[in-house]
Amino acid sequence: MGPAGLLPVLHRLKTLSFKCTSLSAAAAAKCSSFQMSRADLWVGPTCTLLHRRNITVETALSHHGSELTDREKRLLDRLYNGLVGGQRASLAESITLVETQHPRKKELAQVLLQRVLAFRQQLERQNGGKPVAFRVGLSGPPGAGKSSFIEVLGKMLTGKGHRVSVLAVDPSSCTTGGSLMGDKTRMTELSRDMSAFIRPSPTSGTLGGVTRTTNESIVLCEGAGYDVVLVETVGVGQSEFAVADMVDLFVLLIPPAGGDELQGIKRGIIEKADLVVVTKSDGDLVVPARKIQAEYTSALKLLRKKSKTWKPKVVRVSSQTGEGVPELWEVMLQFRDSMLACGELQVRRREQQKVWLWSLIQENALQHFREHPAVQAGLPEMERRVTQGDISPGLAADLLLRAFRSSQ
Ligand SMILES: Nc1nc2c(ncn2[C@@H]2O[C@H](COP(=O)(O)OP(=O)(O)OP(=O)(O)O)[C@@H](O)[C@H]2O)c(=O)[nH]1
Repeated sequence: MGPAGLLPVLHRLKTLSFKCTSLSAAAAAKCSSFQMSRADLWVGPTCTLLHRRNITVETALSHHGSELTDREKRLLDRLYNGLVGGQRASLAESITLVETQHPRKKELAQVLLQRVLAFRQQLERQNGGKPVAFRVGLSGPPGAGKSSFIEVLGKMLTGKGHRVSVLAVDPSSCTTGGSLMGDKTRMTELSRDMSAFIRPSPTSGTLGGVTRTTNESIVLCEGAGYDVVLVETVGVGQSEFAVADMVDLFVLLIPPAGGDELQGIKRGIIEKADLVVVTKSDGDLVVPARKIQAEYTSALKLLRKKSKTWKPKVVRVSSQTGEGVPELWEVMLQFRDSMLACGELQVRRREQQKVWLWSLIQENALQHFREHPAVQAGLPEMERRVTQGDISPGLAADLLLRAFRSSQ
């Protein structure tokens, strides 16, 4: 097998194929001869072209499938059956498979994911087309009280009969190999709860890699029957923007402290927030918490609106006393219901899929370019001449791209 992921298959197929869950009527009519044996594996909207080339998701996956050894088939069947049966151990093992850097296992992960996606679509159809899970992103600076809050919210939700999964995106694990979030014991009670599943961030890889894994883990959690998926990140680097782009509701947690501690909170991320939660609103901290709540309420009025339907709210909670947590969940449900009713939530999910697709293309295409022999041969010389000021970066880029294209 060639380079990582689905790329080898896509190269063999000479084009990209992608899954289209919601074909327009026109596109569907155009593709009428294109229906596959499994209705849930439609491909469009460039389906005419793809059809001519006999390129479908099914072809791609059966290509993997035909190469599966008996052992691999047994592994995938065991994981799939365990996962859709709601077994935590199978979910954990499936996530390990999508986290792997091993090229062959990456392909197996894609086969598994495609099966789980088809299963999830089936569940969504049974659910009247509505999403089977509510995806909530939670971000905030270190020490904001995220894990304490998730513990309390998670316990309350499992008490109400929900199944809750918690996934972490930890940017520190990408750069230092250490972890801001993972080194201490977090959410001890929730981790013992049989209706909860907690997964720390992968301990290696780029943010792009961790994001991909988290996106794929969300699919697996939903397939395993978790109806609330919480994605947590610490407000460092770009990870909070990545999380905001993978959830239905994005929550920013702010501690009741002023000055320097809040300096790190980026304006851009406040714009992304659907809800701002001021934490630790208890004891002596109630007064500063109210002050922060008022400040953020005014600040949010000045910011660009993210949604036509929803006005971001600022609420106060205490994980220590539990005050405000049930009310906050009610606000979260109001958000979900109003966004679903007007269709914005579905649009947001579709847009997120596109953002995800393009970030994967970008990452893979750039890697392919960098690893290309013609580029590797010419790059040192081009870099040298650009840094010496002999040629412009624009011309050097053109030359390298030309070398890349001509040897394709
Ligand atoms: N008074 C009060 N303290 C709290 C509350 N929630 C959390 N804390 C304290 O705040 C500190 C940080 O809480 P965590 O929940 O670990 O915060 P975090 O955002 O997960 O922190 P990182 O794991 O570093 O990202 C701990 O000492 C908690 O005991 C609260 O509701 N009230």
